[in-house]
Amino acid sequence: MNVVGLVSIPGMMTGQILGGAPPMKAARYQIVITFLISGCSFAALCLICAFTIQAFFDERGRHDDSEVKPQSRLNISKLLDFSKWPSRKTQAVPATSTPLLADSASPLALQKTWDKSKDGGGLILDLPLEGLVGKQRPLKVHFKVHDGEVLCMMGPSGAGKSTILKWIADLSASVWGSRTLRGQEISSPQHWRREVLYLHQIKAPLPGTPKSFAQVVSKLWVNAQRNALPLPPLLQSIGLDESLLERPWSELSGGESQRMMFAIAMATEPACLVLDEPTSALDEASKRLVEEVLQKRGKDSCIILATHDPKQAERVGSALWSFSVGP
Ligand SMILES: Nc1ncnc2c1ncn2[C@@H]1O[C@H](COP(=O)(O)OP(=O)(O)OP(=O)(O)O)[C@@H](O)[C@H]1O
Repeated sequence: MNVVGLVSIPGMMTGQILGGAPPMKAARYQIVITFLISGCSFAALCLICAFTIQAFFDERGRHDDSEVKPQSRLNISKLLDFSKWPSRKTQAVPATSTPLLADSASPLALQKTWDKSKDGGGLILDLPLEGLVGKQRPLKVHFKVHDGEVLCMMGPSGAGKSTILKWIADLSASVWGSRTLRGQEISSPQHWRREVLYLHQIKAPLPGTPKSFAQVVSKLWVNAQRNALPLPPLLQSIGLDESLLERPWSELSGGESQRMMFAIAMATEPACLVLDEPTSALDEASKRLVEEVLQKRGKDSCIILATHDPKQAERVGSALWSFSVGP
C-alpha cells in the first residue's frame, strides 16, 4: 500500500492542486509530496517497532515473555491491543506480599487454616495475646495448644512469625490476658520462660562449646527440680556425632549448630518448645530426622513451630495457623 501510495498519490495530488501547472513545477511538488508520504510511513514504522519492542518488557524494564506464545510466535492480537499500550505505563506494579505486610498499618490476622488434632489431650498452653507487630501492625490472637500437638505457623517473610513466637515465650513486650500452663495461671516471667522455651532462628555467636553450654542449661534445670535428658542419644537421632559437643561453636557449620541447639532445647523437655524455622539450614535428610524427633517426643508437652515449608507443616503439624492482612 505504501508503494502504491508513493507512486500514484503524489501524481494525483499534484494534478488536483496544480491543475494545468507547468511540468517542472508539477514535478517539484510531486517530489515534495513523495518525501512527505515516505517520511510519514517511516515515522509510523518506527512507532510500530517501538511499541512492539516495549510490549516485550514490563513496567520495570524486565523482559516479559507472556507476550510470546510457547512456540515463540508473537501474540499479534495482544500487541495490536491499542487499549493496552497507554495502560502499560500506568499499570500498578504487582505488589509482593512482603512490602505490603511490612509497610501498611492494616491490622494483621493470624487464623487457623486447618486442624487435624485429635480431641483428648490435656490443655498445655492457653494464651491470649495482643500487641503490635513491628511498630504499627496490631494483632490479636488466642492460642490453645494441647498435649502432643504441634502448632505450625506460616506467613510471608516479615509477617511477624518471630515476633509472635517471642511474645509466646514472653521475651518481648505484648499485652497479655491471663495465661495458663497446664491449667495453672502463671504471672512470673521466669517461671513461664522456664517452661516455654524459645529456640532462635539465627545461629547465635555463642562462646565455648556445646558441652559447656549444655552444662549451663542443665544447671538452670536443676533449679527447676528437673534433670535435662542425656544428649548423646538425641544427637545421634538427628545425625550428629557426639564428638561435636567438644568442638567450639565457631567451628560448627550452620546446620550442625542448628541441630545442636535443637537437641539441647529438646533435652530440657519444656512444656512448650517454641521453634523458629528450626530446619532452615538443613538438607532434606537432616530435616526429616529432626521432624521424626519432633513427632516422637515425650508426652505432656506441645510445640509451636514457624516454618516456610507447607509440606513440613503437613508432615509434623496438628494444626496450621496462617497470616492474612485485614481491611
Ligand atoms: N525490634 C524491632 N523493631 C521494629 N520493628 C521490628 C523489630 N523486629 C521486627 N520488626 C518488624 O516486624 C515485622 C515482623 O518481623 P518478624 O521478624 O516477626 O517477621 P517473620 O515473619 O519472622 O519474618 P521471617 O520469615 O523473615 O523470619 C517486620 O516488618 C520487621 O521489620
